[in-house]
Amino acid sequence: MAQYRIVSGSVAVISIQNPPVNALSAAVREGLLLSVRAAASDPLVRSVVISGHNGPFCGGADIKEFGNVSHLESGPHLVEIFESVEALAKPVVAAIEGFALGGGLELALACHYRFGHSEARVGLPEVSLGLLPGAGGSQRLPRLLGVRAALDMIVTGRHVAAGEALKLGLLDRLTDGNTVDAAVRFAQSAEGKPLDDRRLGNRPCPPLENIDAFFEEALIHARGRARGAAAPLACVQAVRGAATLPFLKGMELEKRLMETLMTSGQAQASRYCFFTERGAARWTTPTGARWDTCRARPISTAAVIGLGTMGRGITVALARAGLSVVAVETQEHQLDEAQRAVSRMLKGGGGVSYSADLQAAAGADLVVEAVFEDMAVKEEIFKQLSSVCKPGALLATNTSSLDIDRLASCTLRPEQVLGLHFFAPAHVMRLLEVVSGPRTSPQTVAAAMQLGRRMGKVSVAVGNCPGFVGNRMLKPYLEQAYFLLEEGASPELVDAALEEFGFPMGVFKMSDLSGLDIGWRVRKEEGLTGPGVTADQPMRTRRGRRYSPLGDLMCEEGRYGQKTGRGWYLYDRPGARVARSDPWLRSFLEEYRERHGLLARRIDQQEVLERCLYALINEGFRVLEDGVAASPQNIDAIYVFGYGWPKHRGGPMFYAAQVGLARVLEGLEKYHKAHPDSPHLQPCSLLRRLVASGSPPIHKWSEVVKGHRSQL
Ligand SMILES: CCCCCCC/C=C/C(=O)SCCNC(=O)CCNC(=O)[C@H](O)C(C)(C)COP(=O)(O)OP(=O)(O)OC[C@H]1O[C@@H](n2cnc3c(N)ncnc32)[C@H](O)[C@@H]1OP(=O)(O)O
Repeated sequence: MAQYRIVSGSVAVISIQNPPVNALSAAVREGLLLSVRAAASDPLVRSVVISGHNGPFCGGADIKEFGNVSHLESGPHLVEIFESVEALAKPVVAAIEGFALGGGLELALACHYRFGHSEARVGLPEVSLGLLPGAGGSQRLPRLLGVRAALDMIVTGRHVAAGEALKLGLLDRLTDGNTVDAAVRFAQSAEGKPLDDRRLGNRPCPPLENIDAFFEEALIHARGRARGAAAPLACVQAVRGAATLPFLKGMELEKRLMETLMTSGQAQASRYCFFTERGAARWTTPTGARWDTCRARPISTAAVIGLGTMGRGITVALARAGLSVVAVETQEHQLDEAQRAVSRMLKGGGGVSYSADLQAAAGADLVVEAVFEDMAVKEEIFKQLSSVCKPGALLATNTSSLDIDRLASCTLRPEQVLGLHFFAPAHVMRLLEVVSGPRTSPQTVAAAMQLGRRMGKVSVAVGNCPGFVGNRMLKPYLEQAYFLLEEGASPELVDAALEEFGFPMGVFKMSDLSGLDIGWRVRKEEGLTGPGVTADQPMRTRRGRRYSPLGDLMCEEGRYGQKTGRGWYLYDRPGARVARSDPWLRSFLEEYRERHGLLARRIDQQEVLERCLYALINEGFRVLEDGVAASPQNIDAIYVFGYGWPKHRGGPMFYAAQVGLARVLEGLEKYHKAHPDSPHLQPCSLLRRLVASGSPPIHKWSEVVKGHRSQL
């Protein structure tokens, strides 16, 4: 797991060998320590180069070992190995190709010199795993870069490109050629030179003025951005230790903080998200097709139909992935405006051509329809595309809730029709729901999943149902939020509870941002409001269930959210972002309650969280039961990467497991008893069966789901 060879007569080259990312598993740690000792004791060896085998230097500690204390504790500890590297009396050079991340960069920091390939990147991303750089990184990096730059890297976890790393002083030299060869030549030139100053553990941290004030401010800043995550705050504390304590004392502090984080539920949740993101690529379909048995036809040209906000973002995402894109908009004035907007986003043309004619889509391998949410309009477009497009071209819709099967049946190629549900802004948001109907072919799904990866998306294969997975689960969440307003809560109270939980934005601020009119249009299509509803129908009941018309009433008042400057909050002007409480809304809610004989009661944050989140989770279990999502991990990936669910809470299904399924069930039963007219609060049978079978861990839920009719 660590190759050892002598080159040029005096240089020991130690190569970490653990594909695909050369993670520091127990076997690698063992091999590394043995190699370092061999180099130390061999009188012929006068310098050492450490590199990664077959490309990448090192992706850090082996994350798979983190969940298992016995794995973590077997083999030598990273801190011990890095101490031996730093203490070596012969110059040690890190030869960094690909990436040096986490423990990989910490290893490089223990070396006396760092050589990088010009395309390499380095970083300490432990914070996104709910951890801190716990193998000396929090102590050595500030000593090398100074507190400011080190704190920024450690708290954000960002990857730093080689050029920037050179400027920061993190890398000593760059090469465009063979990194190991260059490092070997350099190591030889350093043989016999003094090393004391090269050992970062020996150096003091560069001084910083007003150190206490600096760290107080850093802590406030980190707390503001952390949304309840503990790791960023621990990172600040550890760097403060580097700035104020001798090295060994700082290392003790790092260890204490790391031990607390490592065993926390937050680290467990963040780790789960890491594997969930990657697991989504291993998709399955009901026909038995799988990611590893299905060949995807390559897609190199695409057409986007409709250049509103979504269409523009999709065009940019496809062009950035290297596709040649034709962007089609039949409204001439919108076409000009879209062309300017897309060029701005792409900073130039970027392989995009424009047309007002649907015929321009004829040669595309993939067409993405992104016109507004109107079934009749979409049906007409799919009919035309079916005859215009070349045989074999995939026809996708970006609908967020409409029926894919209905669109497929308008074409002569239903097996090539699918949903590509992008999230706004489409060129920024990581999530892509790849929606297949019963007739969508496995090759179509494979091609879409592969394209998603090229666009840098977390693509999740889901089945077809109203709202697919994400929006289907959002509906009960929103509904409970409206009900809470009726019962006495304010938008501020509901939003504060959800933001404290870790969402970047509460539900009402989110509605204002996305526009209240979107849901209004969908409810009109569904016949829940608008002209189809007769005057004799009770206002707060639809189809025998409780219904809140609050959102409809807001829209009737012209309050669409940020775009109109008024929604659940007040904004300085249309399009402004800063939400302020609106006295009008308070009177509006009071009048509404009075009109409907509703008595406002005191609602606390716990009830807000339980009502909103348990209703959403309950729908997640229904999604699993119906087979619309293949696994709870897929649902969690959708929520973390598309809906702002905090990573340190793992996703809704992981959260349910962490809270305890029995407790979630009990909560739902309690609230359903209090609100029997709200079926979303009625615990679903899968949740009951899981609790009855002893609440198995999340990776075993599929065994209980089995036997159910599944679309996936
Ligand atoms: C008290 C105890 C003290 C312990 C001290 C420990 C101190 C050190 C801590 C750490 O180092 S934590 C780890 C820090 N490193 C990272 O966070 C990097 C994570 N990896 C990535 O960001 C990416 O994988 C990559 C390295 C940039 C490569 O990206 P790429 O897109 O090329 O490949 P992926 O699909 O992401 O990954 C391929 C494959 O490899 C698995 N994997 C990646 N990194 C690790 C890792 N560090 N450990 C174990 N496995 C890793 C990944 O899951 C993929 O596998 P599959 O899912 O396909 O099976």
